[in-house]
Amino acid sequence: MAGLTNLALVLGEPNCTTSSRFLFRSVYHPAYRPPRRRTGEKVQNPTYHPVCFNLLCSMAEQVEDVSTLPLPDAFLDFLRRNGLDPSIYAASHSTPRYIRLKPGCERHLMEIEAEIKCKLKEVSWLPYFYYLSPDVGIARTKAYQEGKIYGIDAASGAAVLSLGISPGDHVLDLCTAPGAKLCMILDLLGCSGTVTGVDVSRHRLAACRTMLQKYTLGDCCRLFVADGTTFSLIPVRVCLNSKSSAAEEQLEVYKEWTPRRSWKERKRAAKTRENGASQFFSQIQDPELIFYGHHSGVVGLSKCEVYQSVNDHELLQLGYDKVLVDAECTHDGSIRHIQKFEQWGWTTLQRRVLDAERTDFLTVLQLKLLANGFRLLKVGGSLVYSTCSLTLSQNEDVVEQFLSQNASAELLEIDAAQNWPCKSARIPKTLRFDPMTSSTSGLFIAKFTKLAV
Ligand SMILES: C[S@@+](CC[C@H](N)C(=O)[O-])C[C@H]1O[C@@H](n2cnc3c(N)ncnc32)[C@H](O)[C@@H]1O
Repeated sequence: MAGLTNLALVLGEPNCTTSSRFLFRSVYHPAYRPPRRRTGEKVQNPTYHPVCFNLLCSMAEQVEDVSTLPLPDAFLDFLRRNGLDPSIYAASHSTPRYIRLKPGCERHLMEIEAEIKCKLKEVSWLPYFYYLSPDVGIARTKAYQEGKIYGIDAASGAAVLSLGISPGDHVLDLCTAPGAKLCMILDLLGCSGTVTGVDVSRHRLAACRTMLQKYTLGDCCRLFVADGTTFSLIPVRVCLNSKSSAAEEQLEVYKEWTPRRSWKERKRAAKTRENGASQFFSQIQDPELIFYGHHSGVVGLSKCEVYQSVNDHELLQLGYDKVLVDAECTHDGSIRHIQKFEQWGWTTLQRRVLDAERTDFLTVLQLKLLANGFRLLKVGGSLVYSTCSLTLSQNEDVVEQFLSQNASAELLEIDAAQNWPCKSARIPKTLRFDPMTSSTSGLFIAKFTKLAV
């Protein structure tokens, strides 16, 4: 508390109030945005003298070191019920931040270090990953803006590596936004294969699209706003033969993607959204294509070809090579996420994390996402199911239920995990990254393959 009071004094605020915490955090973490003001609440805009910056950073670090979160009883109960240790939520300073260097940018490392004024330490167990000191902001750096580095937790990187992506793979990322794992998948694929990103949230997927464009990573990617529990479109490789026929038959085909849609196209898209399905899309449910790269396979195809679906039997051959189901969850494994409820209000946590109806809804959703992701996987392909929850109900219980309902599903050992700082979970072959021992955000990972039965 002493650190916080001193900091408040530097800021000209004698009382150590919640608002002073917001003030220093907005300096300390450049990416931090203060919560929206409630009506009538007065928040003054602080002005900072640049010389204070370093002092503020080091003081803020001290404050973070000594801070403990006043976790509400309901959350403590939730943790107890799930056998989780509450002390992990008081230890934000011990969970480092990570960045991934875009492959091919190794030669720029010294330049990047000079720009962020900090030596980057490599993560020994994860290629292209570096620890980032908590007081180093990257959002405004040239390296970040040019897409040479991006922020992604090391455990998330491990989930992507678990997929075992090979050049030429057709990958489905069923809950893709905001897209950190999608970026890494695209990085690993290079310029071969395709990635189909799906998310039910339009605004989150739009942010994901912006990120792909900024990092120039979207060449092999297409993005659909769609419900991952019913999404049914196959990878574009199976449409390639019909490419020329579409052109020959002079059907309306997808041209190069342009962020500026014509008035006619925007009107048609809005109408499609309004009606659920336009005449043109009447044969499909409601996936909306909001981005496609030059080599995503979409350019030159007719809409019927992109939106063709096949039956479950055909999917066994024509499905995706790799599927990632990074399912929506309570996010309780993300310490930083839980800490944000200090500002958002613990009642919001009650509603979003602890509410029994919400958690029941989530476990049903997770099972449905996993089942549909698996349906879209071809025989011999691999699927990774991950959540950033540490609870049994959203992880092991979902996996057990899924296995009991899918005879062709088999759990796979994650070979790459031998040197990872994770633990075996309750079910053999499944893994848990735990903030206390892994120095990463919490993550559960299970890998499956599809057998020919
Ligand atoms: C844990 S986040 C995914 C994080 C992402 N994979 C990444 O690495 O940045 C879960 C995502 O699932 C999405 N989601 C929730 N329900 C969904 C559904 N029924 N179908 C598809 N996406 C869904 C949410 O909008 C959210 O963006």
